[in-house]
Amino acid sequence: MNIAVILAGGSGSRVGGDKPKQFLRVAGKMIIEHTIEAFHINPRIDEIAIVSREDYLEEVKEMVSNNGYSKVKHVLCGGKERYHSSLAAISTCRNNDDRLLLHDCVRPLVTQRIINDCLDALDRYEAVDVAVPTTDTIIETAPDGRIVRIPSRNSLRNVQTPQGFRCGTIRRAFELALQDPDFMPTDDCSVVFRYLPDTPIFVVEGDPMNIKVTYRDDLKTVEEHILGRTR
Ligand SMILES: Nc1ccn([C@@H]2O[C@H](COP(=O)(O)OP(=O)(O)OP(=O)(O)O)[C@@H](O)[C@H]2O)c(=O)n1
Ligand SMILES: C[C@](O)(CO)[C@H](O)COP(=O)(O)O
Repeated sequence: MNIAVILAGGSGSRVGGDKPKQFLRVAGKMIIEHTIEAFHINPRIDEIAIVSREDYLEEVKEMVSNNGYSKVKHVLCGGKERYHSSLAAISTCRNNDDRLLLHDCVRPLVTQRIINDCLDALDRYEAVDVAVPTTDTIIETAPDGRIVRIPSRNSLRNVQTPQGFRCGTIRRAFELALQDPDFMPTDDCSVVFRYLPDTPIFVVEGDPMNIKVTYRDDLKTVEEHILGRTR
């Protein structure tokens, strides 16, 4: 079974506005609707789970019903940190062989090519990331602001989502991670990377347009891209 998980539990303080950014309207629909549709229209996706903020659960359920998103089988309550929201979805997975694609709700421009490449890679790997080559030079700084390292750009990648896993693998990685008092991941692949170091993680080529809506101007970029696609 191929299950897409839409992580929609954040607040998006940098975008501002009276609603979390995933509920803002762009090109006629809420960002969360564009994102769900990317997975809903893919014939290889069997089920979708949405992880929402508690105060938006009813709105999400109503939106799912109004749109007839029949693949959505779970609308779950997320947690304080992103990884709490990932865990809420992982804990509903019944079969260790199921494939989970964990995706940021605020990446509505994810492509069918990326989704399909992740599913294909999960035939061969237990964990799959999505990334694009870094175009800026990246520096590492010390607390006093001085540069301490300039890694070679050739091997650096910017990480996107979805990130795919066999359910048993990501569950085991989280079980180990939760025993670590310093555990504070910013994505799901880093949980496997750190706590199951013998598990290879394959990297699928991402897309520069698969942006994470972070700032207000990103809404314009998403709108122009969606309108350009439908013209
Ligand atoms: N506890 C959380 C935090 C985040 N997310 C999800 O992770 C992505 C990013 O969330 P958000 O915190 O809103 O994005 P940031 O850009 O990090 O927001 P901010 O501007 O507040 O830093 C979104 O798909 C969001 O719904 C989640 O499911 N549960
Ligand atoms: C998972 C992610 O999109 C990879 O780049 C990113 O780490 C999510 O960060 P956020 O601050 O939770 O949006």
